[in-house]
Amino acid sequence: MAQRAALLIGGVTHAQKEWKESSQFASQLYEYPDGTREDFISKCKQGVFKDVFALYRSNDSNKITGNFDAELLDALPKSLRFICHNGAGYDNIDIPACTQRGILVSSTPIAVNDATADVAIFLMLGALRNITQVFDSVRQGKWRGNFQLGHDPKNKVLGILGMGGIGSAVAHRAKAFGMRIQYHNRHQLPAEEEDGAKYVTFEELLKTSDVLSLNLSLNSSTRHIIAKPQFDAMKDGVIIINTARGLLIDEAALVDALKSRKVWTAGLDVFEEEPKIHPGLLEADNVVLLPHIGTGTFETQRDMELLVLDNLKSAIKEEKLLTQVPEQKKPKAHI
Ligand SMILES: NC(=O)c1ccc[n+]([C@@H]2O[C@H](COP(=O)([O-])OP(=O)(O)OC[C@H]3O[C@@H](n4cnc5c(N)ncnc54)[C@H](O)[C@@H]3O)[C@@H](O)[C@H]2O)c1
Repeated sequence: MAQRAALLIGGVTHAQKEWKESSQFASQLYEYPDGTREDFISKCKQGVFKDVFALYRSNDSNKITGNFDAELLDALPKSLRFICHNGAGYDNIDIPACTQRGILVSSTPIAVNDATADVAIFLMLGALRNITQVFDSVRQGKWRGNFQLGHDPKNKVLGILGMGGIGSAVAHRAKAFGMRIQYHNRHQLPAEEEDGAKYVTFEELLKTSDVLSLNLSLNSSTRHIIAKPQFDAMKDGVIIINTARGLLIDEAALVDALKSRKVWTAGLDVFEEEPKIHPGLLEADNVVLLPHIGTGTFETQRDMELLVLDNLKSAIKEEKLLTQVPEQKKPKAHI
């Protein structure tokens, strides 16, 4: 068999042992723990990562290499066939350019579902109670401060935009709170996967949801899918939850909608220009903010690392990926 080396960009924290064990099937293990995009590209061009067949990268390691765009893909060793990415979102990888170069890409769906859905529910409950005001006042020694009554989730209509892995996990949890679930997806799910949720058009979802949770992926057609015209179409006093990607929402329009109380409150884990947050959001007391910690638990981080390493193993041993990104697979009716 030809030499098949593996390259780790950035680090592995919870599955170090399993990464080292990859030497049982990889001809060599390279590591590029830190550095700059220029240095990485230059090392690639010098042939430092000879025979690399599959590599491990992550959303975290993006700060080392920058986006996996056409420029970077051109510099990667010609032997590279697989990119095993740690992250459910992979908008920092140019998938069409990978496909054109014959490079297959995997991500980490499923492993992220529970932890991210938990954060969506945490944000939703926080937003329903407008919790930021009282969090601030109690710490400032003002007890309840300017406390105002919140809302129960029970009997509210939760609209889910993007009913994939995380969206379905949010729906499952929200049902336990007595919420009525409706969703919009590119295609309606088979009845057994809907679990009682109602499929509606995008316009209907905007018009009739009490709480709107964004759970769709970011791409050129979903960028700013929620902007001023969409806010205008929503119910007065709607609640917005975003654990997917910041660029799905026009943040300036959200700030205006929060100010006018068109949007009563919002709960956000993701932002347009992370780690920068729009000053209007930092000033608003009717928004719950988290610094993109959706998958931030020991258990989920380890599960994600193990899934990437399983993909790496399958790539090197069988030349196929376990969780290849859907854009590179034959279209499935419901994704
Ligand atoms: N906050 C975090 O830490 C965190 C963690 C994991 C994932 N994410 C983000 O959450 C997103 C969803 O993750 P997932 O694992 O559930 O992905 P998924 O691929 O399982 O689901 C995405 C769903 O969005 C739907 N969709 C795509 N375009 C749409 C459109 N224009 N209109 C309606 N629906 C559309 C797809 O059909 C799919 O059902 C990821 O893309 C990622 O960016 C964030």
